[in-house]
Amino acid sequence: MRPQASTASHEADYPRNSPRPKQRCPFYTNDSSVIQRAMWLAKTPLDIFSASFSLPFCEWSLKRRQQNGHRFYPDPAPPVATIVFTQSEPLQMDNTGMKRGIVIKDDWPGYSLDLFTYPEHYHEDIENVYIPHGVIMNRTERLARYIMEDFGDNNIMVLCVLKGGYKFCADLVEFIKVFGRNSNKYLETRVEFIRLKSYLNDQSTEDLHIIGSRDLSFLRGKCVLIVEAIVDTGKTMKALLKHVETFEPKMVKVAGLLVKRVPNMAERLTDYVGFEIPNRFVVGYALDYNEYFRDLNHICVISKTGKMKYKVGEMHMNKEMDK
Ligand SMILES: O=P(O)(O)OC[C@H]1O[C@H](OP(=O)(O)OP(=O)(O)O)[C@H](O)[C@@H]1O
Ligand SMILES: Nc1nc2[nH]cnc2c(=O)[nH]1
Repeated sequence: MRPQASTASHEADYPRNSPRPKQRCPFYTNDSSVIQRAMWLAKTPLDIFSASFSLPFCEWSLKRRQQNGHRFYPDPAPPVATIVFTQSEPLQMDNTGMKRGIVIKDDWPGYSLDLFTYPEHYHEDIENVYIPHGVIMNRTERLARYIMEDFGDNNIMVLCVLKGGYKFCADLVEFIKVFGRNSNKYLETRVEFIRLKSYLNDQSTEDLHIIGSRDLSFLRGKCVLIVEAIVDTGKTMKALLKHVETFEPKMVKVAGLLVKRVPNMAERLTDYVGFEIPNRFVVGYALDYNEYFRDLNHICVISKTGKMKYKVGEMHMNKEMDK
C-alpha cells in the first residue's frame, strides 16, 4: 500500500475516498478556494443557504447565503457562507477524465503532418502528430489543478523521472506555481530528479538501471509527486515506487502524462493521467527513440523509416550506462 496522507487542512477537506459525512455538519468560511475544494472532495451536493449556482467543472449545485448583494463566485472577497454537508445521492460525477485521462481510441489516426510545424529533419521519421503540443499543455494545466486540490496545504516534493519526464515535469510545475500565485496559496514546490533507463530501441529490456544516486532520503516525511512521461509495461514505475517507499515519505502520488493501453496495464499506478493511449510507440515532448526525437514538441508515432534509421544494438545501451 502506498502511503496516503490525509490532505485535510479544514473540516471541509475530505480525502477523496473517505466516507461522506452521515449527518449535517455545518462549518463557516468565506474562502472561495476552500469551498471549491470542499465541493470537489465531498462528492455530495453542498448546501449553502439561499442562492444557487453551479461550477463548470462539476455537476453539483451550490446554494449560498447572499449577503449585501455580493456574488459569491468569482467574487475575490466573498461574504461569509455557511456550508452544510448533507447525505445525499452517491456521486454522479464522471471521474473518468481524472482516472484514465483523455482516452485515445485504437483507431485514432493522428493528424496529418502537413497541419503542424515540426523539425524538418524528422519529416520521414514520424507517421503523424498524435497529440499536438497545445493539447498536451492544456491537459497538463488541468492536471495541475487536480494536484493542487489534492495536496491541499502540503508542500509538494516533486520527483521527476529522467530523461523522458523532464518536459512534462517542467510544464506541470510551472502550472502549479501559477495556480498558487493566482489563488494566494503559496505552496513550496521542490523538484528533485532520478534517472531510470530500461528501453533499447522500442523494447523494454530486463535491465532497469537507476543512473546516479539511489539515495532519496530527502523524501522522508514529505508529500511526494512522482512525475513521469509514460507508464507502459509499468515496470519502471513499480520499481521506482518500491524504491521511493523505502524512504518513508508521508504520501506518494504519481502523475503520468501518458498511460499505455497494454495487456495487464498498470492502471492503478498512476493517480493523475494525461492521456490513455493505444499500444503504439510514441516519441516527442522529451520521449525518445535511442535519444532522438526529444526535441520534437508534439507527441508523434514513429514511422518504420524512423525506427530503421535510428536503431542501435545492445552495445550502445551498455555504453550509455557507462556514461
Ligand atoms: O512502463 P515502462 O514499460 O517501464 O516504460 C516507461 C519508461 O520508459 C521510458 O524510459 P526509458 O527507459 O526509455 O529512459 P528515458 O526516460 O531516459 O528515455 C519512459 O521515460 C519511462 O520511464
Ligand atoms: N519514447 C517512448 N518511450 C517509451 N517507454 C515506454 N513506452 C514508450 C513509448 O511509447 N515511447
